[in-house]
Amino acid sequence: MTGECAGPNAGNGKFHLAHTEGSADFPFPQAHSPGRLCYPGPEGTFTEAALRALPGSDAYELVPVPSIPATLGSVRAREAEAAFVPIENSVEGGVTATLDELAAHQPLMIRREAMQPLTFALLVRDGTRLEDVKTVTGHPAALPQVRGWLAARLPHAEWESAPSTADGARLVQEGRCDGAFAGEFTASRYGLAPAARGIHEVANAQARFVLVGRPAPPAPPTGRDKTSLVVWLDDDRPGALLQLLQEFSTRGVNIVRIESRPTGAGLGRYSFSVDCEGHIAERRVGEALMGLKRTCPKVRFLGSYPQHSPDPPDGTDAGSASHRAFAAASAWLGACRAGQP
Ligand SMILES: O=C(O)C(=O)Cc1ccccc1
Repeated sequence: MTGECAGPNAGNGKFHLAHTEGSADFPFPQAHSPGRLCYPGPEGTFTEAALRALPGSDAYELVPVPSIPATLGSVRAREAEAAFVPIENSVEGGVTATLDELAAHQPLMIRREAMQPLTFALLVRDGTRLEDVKTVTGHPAALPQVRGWLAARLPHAEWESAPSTADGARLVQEGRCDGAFAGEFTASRYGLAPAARGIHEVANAQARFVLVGRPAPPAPPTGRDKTSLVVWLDDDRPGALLQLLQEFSTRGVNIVRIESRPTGAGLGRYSFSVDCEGHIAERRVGEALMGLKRTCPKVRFLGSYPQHSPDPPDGTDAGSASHRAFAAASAWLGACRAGQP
């Protein structure tokens, strides 16, 4: 199956909807044996937990790398088949290091997304009582989830940010901090024990992660897909953002995330990181992308991949309803063209 592709990664303008070599779960051509999936470390983070939960990841060597840019860089350098990185969380929004790295340098493509619940435990050294905890640490993304609990239970504790939840646990292990907010699963890896569990301000808070590889044909549409893009606007043209939105809305394509990021070219210069429902192989998504390509100075296609969300009961989701409406309108147009209005 082939289709038209308007994105800059389209090569000759055609893409083939077939799996490349490798397993159906991870269609990455493997330069290493076993294949390598890298992630921002250290071990014991939410990121590692989400990666281990991803079906098929157990066939790969999972390699912790010091930072998000270095993780994505190792895929560009062919040191790993793919990278698994956080891209947003429902409490704090986008992970800017990931958004900016995907927008810059050589193109990469998202192959899959995954979610991980963000519920925290307070991890302490064995024998530490809650009233002994004077200093606490964690990844900055933990703070909005634990702030209320801290105010109620440890109002005088001092907070110190750590690069990751696992780095926080290590600070506690080394005796440099009394308590770390991390996943409960982190405790055993650092010889710690949970002094409190299930800490969260917002129920159902989640982090979203993406599996990213070098450019390759997207997996075939599943009927519940997502497409990610970065779009640069002509900042001096009034209505440029409205036009971007209209490329989607007039075709009934639902935007599920849009975030502006500074381009670095000066104040007021932004790119937009966009996720929409649908697959580039679908006509209306392809047409929306073509519309953007015609009217915007630069568009980067970041991939079409299956949506993580569990299937809703048949026919109840807005995505498939608008898909059916577009298909019906398209059939009607065909009939008009055939002289059978
Ligand atoms: O620090 C961690 O455990 C990470 O994996 C980074 C992170 C933290 C919070 C949400 C998503 C990712």
